[in-house]
Amino acid sequence: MSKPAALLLNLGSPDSTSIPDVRRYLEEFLSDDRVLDIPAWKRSLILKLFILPKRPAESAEAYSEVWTDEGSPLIVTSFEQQKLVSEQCDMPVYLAMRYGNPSTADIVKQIVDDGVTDLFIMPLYPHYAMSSYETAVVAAMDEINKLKPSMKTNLLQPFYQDDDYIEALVDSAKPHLEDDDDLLLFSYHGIPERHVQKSDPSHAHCLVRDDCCVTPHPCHATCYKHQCLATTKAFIDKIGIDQSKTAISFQSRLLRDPWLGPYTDFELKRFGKEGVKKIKVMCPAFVSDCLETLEEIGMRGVEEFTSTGGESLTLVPCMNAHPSWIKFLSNRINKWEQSLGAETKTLSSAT
Ligand SMILES: C=CC1=C(C)c2cc3[nH]c(cc4nc(cc5[nH]c(cc1n2)c(C)c5CCC(=O)O)C(CCC(=O)O)=C4C)c(C)c3C=C
Ligand SMILES: [Fe+2]
Ligand SMILES: [Fe+2]
Repeated sequence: MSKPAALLLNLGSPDSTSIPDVRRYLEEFLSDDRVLDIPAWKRSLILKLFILPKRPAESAEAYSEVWTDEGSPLIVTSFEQQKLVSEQCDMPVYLAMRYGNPSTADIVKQIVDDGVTDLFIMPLYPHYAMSSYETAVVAAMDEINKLKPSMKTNLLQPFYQDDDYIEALVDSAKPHLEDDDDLLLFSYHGIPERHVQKSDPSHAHCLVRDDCCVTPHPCHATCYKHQCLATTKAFIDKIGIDQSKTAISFQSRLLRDPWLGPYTDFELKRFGKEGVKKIKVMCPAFVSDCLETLEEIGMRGVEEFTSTGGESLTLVPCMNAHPSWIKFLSNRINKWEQSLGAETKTLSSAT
């Protein structure tokens, strides 16, 4: 007897804003070799010498600016998404985080103990990056392979230009956009340029050719930059705003390597200086508001923009619990369930 289920995966937050909890979370996060992809000895040296002495206290302060009575915004919203999606599906929908809690290891164990036979793994990232989508999938598969290698799995692909996703993004953002906005900025989480090159299986296209992200190429299946540009274009086309009143940038860089640019903090200061007065910022790399949207853009970004002459910066909320986004997720699960039914019918008619 088959028992299908879906598993939503997101990044995770510290358990609290205490410095020890934030340190534990950062250590787990930055020990991931798909995030800090350098030799293990160098990674632990950098963590010990440069990151863990100061960053936990700084990040703890930032987290306490956005923390809610129920906990981290990312975790609270993810549980709300899980509940709403479950209500629209006939199968259990689980939720796990890559770092922190509820941990991927604990939830996969629960899935196995519950007797699930077929699992739809759903990384809640529209774009492919080794530090987000890939590491979430690998961690879940590692646990499945350890505990129940016979489990059948399917995987939600990066949905960066899927029509239904773009529609959900437009539905959730549109009420926050106004005719007198001077600029709509699409600020994506950045990644080191090295990650983009590593994820290009040809190693001869991404960031090698100047036009790499706009020239059709098979490597776009795993090119974060291409996928961010594609989301932006699809959103602009769908909503019908003037492209000259939009811009794109990348935020949240860490350490000194070159990251994808232009950098959001530099751009916000530049826009202020160049006379842009009213700006809206949306962050499509995140499906749920989190530290990086609420604090980095909604607080620090406002200071950056207004420090050079900008007048108002407003963060456009992520899709969070928007009905169109919940429908996107539940539709994917229900379609997958139908395909399982069709598979069973085909098999039984063949025997
Ligand atoms: C090398 C460092 C990092 C890479 C690469 C990276 C990629 C990446 N991250 C997200 C999504 C999120 N990141 C979040 C927080 C966060 N990210 C990094 C570092 C890298 N991320 C750090 C150190 C932190 C922790 C906070 C801090 O100290 O600044 C979050 C928010 C978590 C929360 O609790 O709210 C998200 C979400 C993506 C999608 C991505 C690659 C595309
Ligand atoms: Fe990050
Ligand atoms: Fe590219």
